[in-house]
Amino acid sequence: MSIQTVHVPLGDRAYDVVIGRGLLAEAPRYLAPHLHRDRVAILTESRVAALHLGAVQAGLGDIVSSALQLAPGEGTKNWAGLAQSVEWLLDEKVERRDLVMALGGGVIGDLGGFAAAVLRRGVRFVQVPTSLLAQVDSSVGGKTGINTRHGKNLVGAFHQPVLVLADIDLLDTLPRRDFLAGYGEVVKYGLLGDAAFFEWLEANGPALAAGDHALRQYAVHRSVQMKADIVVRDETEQGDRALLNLGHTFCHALEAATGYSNRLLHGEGVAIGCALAFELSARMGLCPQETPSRVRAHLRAMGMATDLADIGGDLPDADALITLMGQDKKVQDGRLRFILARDIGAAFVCDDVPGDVLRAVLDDALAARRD
Ligand SMILES: NC(=O)c1ccc[n+]([C@@H]2O[C@H](COP(=O)([O-])OP(=O)(O)OC[C@H]3O[C@@H](n4cnc5c(N)ncnc54)[C@H](O)[C@@H]3O)[C@@H](O)[C@H]2O)c1
Ligand SMILES: O=C(O)C(=O)C[C@@H](O)[C@H](O)[C@H](O)COP(=O)(O)O
Ligand SMILES: [Zn+2]
Repeated sequence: MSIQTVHVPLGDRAYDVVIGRGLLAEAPRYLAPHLHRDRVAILTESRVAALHLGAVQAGLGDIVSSALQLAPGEGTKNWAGLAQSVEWLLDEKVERRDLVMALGGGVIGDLGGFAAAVLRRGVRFVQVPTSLLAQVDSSVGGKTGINTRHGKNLVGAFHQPVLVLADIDLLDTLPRRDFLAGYGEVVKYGLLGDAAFFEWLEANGPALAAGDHALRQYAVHRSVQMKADIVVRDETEQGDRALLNLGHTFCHALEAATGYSNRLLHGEGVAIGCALAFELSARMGLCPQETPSRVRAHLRAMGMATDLADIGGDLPDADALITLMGQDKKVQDGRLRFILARDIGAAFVCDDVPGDVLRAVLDDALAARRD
């Protein structure tokens, strides 16, 4: 499959998402229009660096690069990780017209993008997403930020990259657990707005996960195209962009409850959150009663977590989870808002979810952990 480009037309913040194999060997060609001098500061983490930093730096040819290797994992996406990144960029004397490269999964993309956003009040950055999740979702759309003790992504900025290079070959080294977590966000696109894509995933998901490059590229391209279309309509989430948050009110509360740890990866929380959002939709009589089972069946067929019962260790009770949801950025006038669905591919924003139905969905899901 040849190289594909999704253009994100955001006026003076427009950029291309380039998707394909072997892209990093060609990096100077893609970077050239964005360079004022032949220099790039790379923010990455040690796991990705051990596998790919050498090849990335070699591929840069005459472009001089230096790199900061942060600790891998969600635990780095916080104030300390931000301070470390920004101080290093200042040590490196990165100037306003220079380019920062975020080389890694969603953690590095979100953190590196935010560091670039606040450095000297805004330096341009390029996303080089190395995980499936980052290629289909986090590298596109300009949401950058960090977690705080109050919750997920609560401090951040909209800061669009100037370029995204999604090299499909990088996914070959991704551990299966991380690949499937990223697949949670891929399924989300089908569920929120494209029933035909969900059907395609039901048919092709297993081969895609097994390593088929053409199928992977199709899924990345379709996801990025869907995300770009939504972001262009509503860059700063005043309305429609919230659809991309399907499953996330549940997910973010669960990530907070599990301490942003290996117990629950973001994409795993998204898959469980999507299943719960469809359950809630069915209980409110908004979508057919059999739809939540179909959603779960596909996730199960892929070997993914679908229920609270799949999360190891203790979880807080329903009331405590609902309290955690109170910090969600979609909250308006103190009311929770959820992304619910009338069917697969037909999501919408709902601000009148009855508290007792929400509590019942969570109580039942928590009770199933004890069975
Ligand atoms: N900004 C957005 O729009 C957006 C969208 C979705 C998710 N996110 C954020 O993204 C983060 C999750 O991203 P993630 O799942 O990529 O997590 P991650 O960055 O922690 O990467 C997942 C794991 O895969 C490893 N890894 C990454 N690329 C690899 C490769 N090519 N080969 C081998 N190992 C590799 C990492 O070391 C890590 O252990 C969360 O913080 C989430 O909130 C942001
Ligand atoms: O890009 C968006 O908009 C999304 O909601 C994509 C989500 O997958 C992503 O996890 C995002 O970071 C969540 O946004 P938040 O505003 O709820 O923190
Ligand atoms: Zn997400």
